Amino acid sequence: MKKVAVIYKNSDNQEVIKYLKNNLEKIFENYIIVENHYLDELPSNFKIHADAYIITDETMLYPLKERITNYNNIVTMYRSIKKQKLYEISNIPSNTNVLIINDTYETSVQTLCSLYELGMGHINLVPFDPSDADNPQYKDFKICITPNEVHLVPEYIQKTINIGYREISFETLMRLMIRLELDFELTNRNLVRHIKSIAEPNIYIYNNYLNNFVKNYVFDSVINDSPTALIITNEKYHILFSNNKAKEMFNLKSKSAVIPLSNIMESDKFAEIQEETMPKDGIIFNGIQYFIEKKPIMLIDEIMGYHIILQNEKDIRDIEINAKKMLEKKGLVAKYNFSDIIHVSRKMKECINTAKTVALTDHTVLITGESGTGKELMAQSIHNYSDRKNMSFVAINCAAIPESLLESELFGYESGSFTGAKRNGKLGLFEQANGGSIFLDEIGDISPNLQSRLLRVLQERQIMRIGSNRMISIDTRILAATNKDLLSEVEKGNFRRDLFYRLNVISICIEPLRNRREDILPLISSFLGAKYNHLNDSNKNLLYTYSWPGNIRELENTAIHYNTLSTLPKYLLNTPITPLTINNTDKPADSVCIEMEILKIIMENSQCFHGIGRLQINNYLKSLQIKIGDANLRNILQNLQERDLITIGKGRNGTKITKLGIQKIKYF
Ligand SMILES: Nc1ncnc2c1ncn2[C@@H]1O[C@H](COP(=O)(O)OP(=O)(O)OP(=O)(O)O)[C@@H](O)[C@H]1O
Repeated sequence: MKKVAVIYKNSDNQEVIKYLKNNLEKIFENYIIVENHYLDELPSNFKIHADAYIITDETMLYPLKERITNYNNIVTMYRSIKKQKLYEISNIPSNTNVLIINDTYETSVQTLCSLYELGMGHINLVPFDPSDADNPQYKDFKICITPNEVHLVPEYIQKTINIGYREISFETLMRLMIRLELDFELTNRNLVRHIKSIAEPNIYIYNNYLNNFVKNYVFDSVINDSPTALIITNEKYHILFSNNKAKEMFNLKSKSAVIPLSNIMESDKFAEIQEETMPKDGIIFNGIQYFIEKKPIMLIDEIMGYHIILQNEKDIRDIEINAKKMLEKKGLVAKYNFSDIIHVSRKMKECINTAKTVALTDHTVLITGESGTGKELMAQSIHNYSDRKNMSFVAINCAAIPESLLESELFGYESGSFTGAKRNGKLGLFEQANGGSIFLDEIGDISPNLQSRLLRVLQERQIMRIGSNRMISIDTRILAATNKDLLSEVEKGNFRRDLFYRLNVISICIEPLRNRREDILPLISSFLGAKYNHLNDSNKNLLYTYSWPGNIRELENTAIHYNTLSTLPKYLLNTPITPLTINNTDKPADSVCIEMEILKIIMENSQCFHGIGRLQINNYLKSLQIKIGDANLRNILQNLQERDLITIGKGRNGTKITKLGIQKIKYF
């Protein structure tokens, strides 16, 4: 604990003396002890021993010369006033005569000077002398300002502004801290709280201090508490700074002096760190493998030190998880992966293969397909398969937001650029997605004005906020989607041709569900879970043959309906079975599809008199990549016969399709 001696001229104003002592102790907590002394009461030859001395007036320096042990550690106490009171004073009309009343003429002058220093030059301040209180020249004053000396205010004063006891100024406190070599970290918070409430004439130092406080705070929370070990050394590899993780790893004391890096690690490891390139496989400390990154700290072309980062695999994983969590909190993540896209159809497989290849590049992708086919699912999967997976994924539906708003959402704006704009401006989605991907859904619906702004972004990879004339470079991967036929929109003049070609670098077209029916039952099975087994064949037939204009979204709703009410929606049950127009060659995934394939094979390969044999049917199935085994096939054929869809002849007669079977295919 450090000792601070506060020396006053006399002990007259005990209230103020007590107030200031309290103030100091509140700010510096247990790090200092305050002792008050009064110049006019010091016994002769008495010397004051302390780590720092505070005097209230520079004229005290001379009489104190022989009294104090360390003449260099003297700080003059300057005082300031509460900000709130200053606002009140600044509201006094210009050129008003105002009396400044303090306990002595000198302190009145001091208060007056503080007020002028704080910029209150618009009023005429006159110091009051309590020992000459009856002086007729004071009688014309109507307003006075006093630091808590209300009892001295003469009766003729109509308005008194009591500014309370004056506070110890920020500059005084800073000087004291330096003299006492106090750790700034320990007292920073109290000091910031104190100075935020007082007015400060030296606004430059004051702001600088507050800015540094913020910087240090960030430094502390980001660097000191980082899960990565960080060490900063001078050019001789003597440690100047180590964060908490590094301290823990190398057992460094929190306030250790500058120690050589070679003291805390084995010589062969230190030798490796001194090399220009770090070992690829890292270095083992305490049985754990660490990857090391070393960067020189340069001053022009001279190395001043090194910045060394040590990370083990778990740290790296933790960092990734933390970053992901942060993005999740902000809703800036892509949830889905390719493995979430349920499919068996060849069409979808081809789509996913293309998407996986393009995901590894930075090309713009245009995903087309009817509504509800899974375009956003595809976009999210592309993002999560790409190198940008740990960065943000920002999705916006361009059709759902009015044009004026969409522009500011996408590009952001500078402060005060339009009425209603937020005071601090706003970060646009392109900037938010920097390093990651932006998904522009329903791109076919954007206005001509936005089309041309977007074209510029695609061409220059730069954006300009609304109300700004500064270009900001962005590294955002663009994924766009539309359910419109963009080319025909181009022909109609609704969509810019140049933008179409910029977007359509790689296009992925997701077929509607009715064009890849093999996916229907696997999808419904995944949505229904165990309840899928409750569906009877005619239900499955219905699902399989329905045209699904709402695609997978509609199928999802149907699954919810069935799960809740154990029946398919009425509109579906009442839908007449429509004949299919698609020539479907994909591998069926479910018994219904397999049955249909078998029926088709029988129909196409049985002549009027000769049917087809089981072996032949199986060979055809194998050529379609359907492997079901002979026993299975026999059961299916048996079942089809029981339903009068086929006849199984004996011997060479083979299996033939019935009229009913042909009808079934026709309407399937
Ligand atoms: N193959 C699939 N497997 C599983 N779920 C899917 C599949 N395709 C789509 N979905 C689901 O269907 C719903 C609609 O998908 P999504 O929103 O990606 O479609 P979209 O084409 O972007 O629709 P819109 O054009 O209306 O924006 C989502 O809940 C999605 O998870």
